[in-house]
Amino acid sequence: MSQVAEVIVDVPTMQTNTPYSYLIPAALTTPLLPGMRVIVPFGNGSRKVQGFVWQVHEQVPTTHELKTIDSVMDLSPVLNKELLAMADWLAKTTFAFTITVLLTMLPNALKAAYERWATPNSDLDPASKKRLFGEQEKIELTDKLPAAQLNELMGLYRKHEISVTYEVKSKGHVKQVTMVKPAMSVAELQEAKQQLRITAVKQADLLDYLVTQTDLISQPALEKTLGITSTVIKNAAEKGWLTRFQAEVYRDPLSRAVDKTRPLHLNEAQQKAVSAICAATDDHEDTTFLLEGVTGSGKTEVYLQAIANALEKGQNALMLVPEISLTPQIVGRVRGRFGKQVAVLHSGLSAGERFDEWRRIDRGEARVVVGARSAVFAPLTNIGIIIMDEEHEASYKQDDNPRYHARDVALWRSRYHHCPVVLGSATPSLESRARAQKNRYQRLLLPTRVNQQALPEATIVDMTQELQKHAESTFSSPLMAAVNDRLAKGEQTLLMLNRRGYSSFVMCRDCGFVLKCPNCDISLTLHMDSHSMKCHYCGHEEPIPQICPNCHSHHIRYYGTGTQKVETELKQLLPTARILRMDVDTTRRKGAHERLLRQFGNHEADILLGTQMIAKGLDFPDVTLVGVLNADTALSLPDFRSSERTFQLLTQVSGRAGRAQKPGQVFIQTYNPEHYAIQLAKSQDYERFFLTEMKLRHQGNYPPYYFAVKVTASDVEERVAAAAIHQIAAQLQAGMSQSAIVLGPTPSAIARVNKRYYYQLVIKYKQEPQLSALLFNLLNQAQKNRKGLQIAIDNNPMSFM
Ligand SMILES: Nc1ncnc2c1ncn2[C@@H]1O[C@H](COP(=O)(O)OP(=O)(O)OP(=O)(O)O)[C@@H](O)[C@H]1O
Ligand SMILES: [Zn+2]
Ligand SMILES: [Zn+2]
Repeated sequence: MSQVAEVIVDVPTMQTNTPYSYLIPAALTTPLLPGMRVIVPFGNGSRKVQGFVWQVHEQVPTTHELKTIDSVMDLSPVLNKELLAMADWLAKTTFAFTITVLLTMLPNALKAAYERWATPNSDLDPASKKRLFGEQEKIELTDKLPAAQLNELMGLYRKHEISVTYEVKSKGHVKQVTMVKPAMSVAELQEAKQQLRITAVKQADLLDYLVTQTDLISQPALEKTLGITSTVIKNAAEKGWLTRFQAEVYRDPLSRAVDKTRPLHLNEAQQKAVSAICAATDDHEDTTFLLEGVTGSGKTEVYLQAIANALEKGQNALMLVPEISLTPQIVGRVRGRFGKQVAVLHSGLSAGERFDEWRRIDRGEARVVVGARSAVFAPLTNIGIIIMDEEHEASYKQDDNPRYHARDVALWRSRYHHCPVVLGSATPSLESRARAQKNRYQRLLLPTRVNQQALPEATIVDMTQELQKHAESTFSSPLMAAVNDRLAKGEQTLLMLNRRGYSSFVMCRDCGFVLKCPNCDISLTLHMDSHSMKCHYCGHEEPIPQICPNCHSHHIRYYGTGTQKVETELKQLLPTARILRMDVDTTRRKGAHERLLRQFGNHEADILLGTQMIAKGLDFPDVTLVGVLNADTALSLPDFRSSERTFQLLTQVSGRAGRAQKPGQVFIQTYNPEHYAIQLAKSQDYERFFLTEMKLRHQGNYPPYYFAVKVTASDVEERVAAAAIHQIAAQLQAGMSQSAIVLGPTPSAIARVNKRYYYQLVIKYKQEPQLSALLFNLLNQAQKNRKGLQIAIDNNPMSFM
């Protein structure tokens, strides 16, 4: 009896969590294993798609005929047993399709590239054939072909005069290089040298080199070392002196060398934390630790020593950091300690670099993985410790399918590997802190700074009063006085402009017209560098208007304060100060972020002006002043987490000041000086914030007291989206208990994005055993019913907006 493979196929419009059955070709020489990629025929006709083998079993009699697997793309599985089990769990808990989860776990290089090729049929007239195909047997159908040619080909396809076939290719390319090694014995090589003409200097050099060669060397490196051309090496190969062969090399994303560091002598609190974590690693306990340490308390050193312990015990380590490209300092520290054993995974890598780092992990060559959100899927085996730095960061949650939180995946892996997880933060998320309260997590405290200094002293500046004193300025007088003081002392300043929920836009002073995106319900943002107006949601771009499109007035004004505008103002106020600006515009190019931080670290600037990206992780000893230009832009967002976000951001950025010998100072400019999030950030009182906020969450029936699910329906037609969400609301309500609370349905905060209308509802509940099945039902229905309508389900959403 033949074998059958259950395959999860990659067909975007036909998603289901049920695998399809395929016969395994008898001619297959290596066994087919779960986790291998295959190419299978799908649907009618010649369509080929990529799929992942989910299970293999003996054929059972069926009524319908099974198709056969076309070909196998891998010699060994790209997804191991753990990752397959994880995919199954993740699909169920995030209401995603298994294929979406599998594709999220793998580097892009392992995803399929689909190609369409046209071949002439026998009844295609020779003239057309010659014109369209020339001497070629087939041509690839891409959007690069001229539209007229493409149209003609599609017409012929409909008349069956040409055929179209699909090919599936793996995108990943292994980088190869030519290596050189001696092919003769020392005596033979020396003999060859004797035979040389006296003028053949280069050849003599090469023979000398080959006689003493110990390590393998690549041909380009050899040419460079000896200053010879490739012809010399080619001739040498022909004479049989050396052989050349292809070897695989890794693209190294970390071009800069990092200084080696040694473990620091720990203080008492650090020592206690490290001991507890190491004991859990050694005893194979899946304990979750919440490492709560004030800013500058030396959490990183705790992580590094816990990782070192795992490595000593022969185990591997996974360390997650938020948006790694934003925290090059952290990566440098891990590499400084563990060198080449470290692999780095983040979105700033090219596809090739990412693929190579992934393979180094897969082959067990890298034993420490540092990476952003998706690194939680690294194919690391035998994990002895998992660390999640800045565990409260929103970027750990993916806001697209599958809508997973890296923390949940980390906890799942900890149970799988029987190893501890360390969640570290100066401002833990309310969820994690609440779990520690209930002893589900074990709390570890680093209550003081390593330098024995107090946390920086913070001053709240009431901007409503400042406005009355002097005309519109981004900078209050106390903050300016402090900046001037630092300039005089040669110390450094960080200035943060909070951009969340905020943008610079264009408004007509005569009629109040605001330029909006034609595709989305949101105003366009002014970008001075490209001299254009851009939509941050769909990418729409248009010129800056000179006259009002509505009333033709010339009184167009720019509102809001972008970093560029602040920089200009700052330069006018402080003509001698050296200012670096860090925002999306100045960090777009690869490595730009790192370069700016290096310049600042080298004292090439006095002031670093930036967006939220300067709030986290930076550790510069000479920064003694932090200024927050606008503390409250996030407070005005209608969301249950807005206070938490504001408190976290202010505490984090304040913590950048006074981290070494000199004391730090912080100024927080705000229009809400009495707000508890701002007051408690001033005193850096996390405990009081936690208790205050928990009380409010309790009163409002919000997480962590309630679970929440957000359901969104979107369609190009507004009434379709609205009707769908109302129907969903009715359907869910019928299946849930009385105690569940439904917010909405309402239009989403941004009701139209990219020409689609969004409607949503949020369910808050304590216990609803039926809910999961109800939601999956919705998803499957939506899949079947309408092409345009999309349903998105966000379990434990980061915001209700
Ligand atoms: N035991 C120690 N002895 C001396 N210096 C230390 C020790 N532990 C940490 N440090 C130093 O103290 C500084 C602050 O540590 P680190 O950056 O790890 O703090 P953190 O808790 O991660 O802070 P944040 O949350 O603000 O990023 C670093 O420069 C680090 O090298
Ligand atoms: Zn106008
Ligand atoms: Zn738009």
